[in-house]
Amino acid sequence: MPALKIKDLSIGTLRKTNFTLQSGRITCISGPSGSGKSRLLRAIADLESHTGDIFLGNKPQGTYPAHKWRRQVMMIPAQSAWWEDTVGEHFLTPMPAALKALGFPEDAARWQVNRLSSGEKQRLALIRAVSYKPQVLLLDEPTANLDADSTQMVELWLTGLIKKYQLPTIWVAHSYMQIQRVAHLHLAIVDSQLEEQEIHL
Ligand SMILES: Nc1ncnc2c1ncn2[C@@H]1O[C@H](COP(=O)(O)OP(=O)(O)OP(=O)(O)O)[C@@H](O)[C@H]1O
Repeated sequence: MPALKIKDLSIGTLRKTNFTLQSGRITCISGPSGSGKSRLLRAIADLESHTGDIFLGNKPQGTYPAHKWRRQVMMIPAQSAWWEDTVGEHFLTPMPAALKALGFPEDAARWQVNRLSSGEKQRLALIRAVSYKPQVLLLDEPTANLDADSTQMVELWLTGLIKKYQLPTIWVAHSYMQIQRVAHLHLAIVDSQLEEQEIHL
């Protein structure tokens, strides 16, 4: 997959920032609550207006219709929205292997959405996003609602997928242990700027 380049991007309080998401590499972003991590992801996904330029390969964000950009540069928020009655109706293609990998029984695609726990919703939202075959993943605290076992399943599944399809990825994380497990690059928001941090101290 092509790299995603971010050039002079400003959004909210976050000052002009430049970085590149390389194919198959996970960039973890950390920072205090309210420092602008989610807004940065929303800007990259073209869900909020911003200044600066974003390129997928050599193509600028502005040359894509917003809905096409969002399908390729896919943001998965920590709290997901669901609109159909059953889980499977939200998937572009059936995802039996992914359901199994994330600990769901075979019939989970037929489950009613209104029965889902917050942890189930979070895992199923990841599967839904991947069913659209995105080129870039923007993961906003993908294990925020999960216990240790589910966190491990999600980390294994996501890291395998990112490597297999060479997806450039942002992974917002609060846990330093998780950053050590998954990150190739760690950027922290410090005083309204992104600063590169050591991953293994
Ligand atoms: N559309 C908006 N217009 C103005 N301010 C906003 C908007 N959306 C969010 N904010 C504010 O911008 C700041 C950053 O919000 P953001 O959700 O990006 O934080 P965050 O770093 O992801 O925090 P957390 O770790 O708590 O999720 C917050 O103070 C928030 O209230």
